[in-house]
Amino acid sequence: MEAKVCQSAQLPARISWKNLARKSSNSLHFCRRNGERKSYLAPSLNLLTGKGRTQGPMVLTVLCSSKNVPASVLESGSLPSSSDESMILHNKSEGIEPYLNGRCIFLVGMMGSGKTTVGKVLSEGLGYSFCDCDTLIEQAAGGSTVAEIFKMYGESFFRDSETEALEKLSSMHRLVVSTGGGAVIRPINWRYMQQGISVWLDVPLDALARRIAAVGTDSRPLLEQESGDPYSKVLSQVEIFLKKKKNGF
Ligand SMILES: Nc1ncnc2c1ncn2[C@@H]1O[C@H](COP(=O)(O)OP(=O)(O)O)[C@@H](O)[C@H]1O
Ligand SMILES: O=C(O)C1=C[C@@H](OP(=O)(O)O)[C@@H](O)[C@H](O)C1
Repeated sequence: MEAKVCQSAQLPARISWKNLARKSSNSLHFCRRNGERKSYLAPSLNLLTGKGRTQGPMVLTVLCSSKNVPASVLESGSLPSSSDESMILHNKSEGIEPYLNGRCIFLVGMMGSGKTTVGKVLSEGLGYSFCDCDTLIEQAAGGSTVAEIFKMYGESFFRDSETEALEKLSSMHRLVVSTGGGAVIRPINWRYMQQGISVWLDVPLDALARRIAAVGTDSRPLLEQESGDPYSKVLSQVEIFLKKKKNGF
């Protein structure tokens, strides 16, 4: 099963079986073809389920608008032109649900790749609950924000809490989990995420920078708030993180 949605501003992104690469038993990522690199503004979501594998790949590809669509609009599904994407994602998720056997979906990807936005739409389509791993960590820390946790306790405390949260989530069912952008770094986190199906939202750097610059860096403490053009600042910082994390995906 393959679904493609291409807005006029985008080239078709055909994800074929040979573009899919297996990271581990339950994890998938795909490689963008070079020619599409510039206009391919993702997210593109591919699911290969156990059942689908015996019948050939099950691919769900949803391309979203090249504009920075506010989360509220994507979630509401009320954008008439560009985002019928959320409706298509919703509808296609319904088709995939029977193949999942209740397994959780862990969305991984860089900050700003759309894990939260896409996760909410996907969970509705699947009839799953949605869980934001960062929110779970904040609750465990008594309501402090991610930024406050970094400031008060440091990054390694945050990473330990993230691992604990993923451990808890790994024993659950029928959840779409939006992980933090750094969750892919620790191998132990992959062990937990392998209890479900992990899906990488692979979004080009310039789109990440554009999205993050548009919403600001308040909730992303790893990005230093420097003065100057927000897009360029975010772009250079996110590029460094992407290099560090690339092997994680
Ligand atoms: N597919 C998309 N197309 C355009 N903008 C998007 C898309 N997905 C998310 N966004 C926007 O990008 C920003 C970051 O999205 P978010 O879901 O918070 O990412 P993450 O959870 O991966 O950090 C939000 O402002 C959101 O509205
Ligand atoms: O990339 C990272 O290391 C992080 C990404 C953030 O999540 P998002 O990916 O939801 O922004 C959050 O977990 C924390 O600031 C660390």
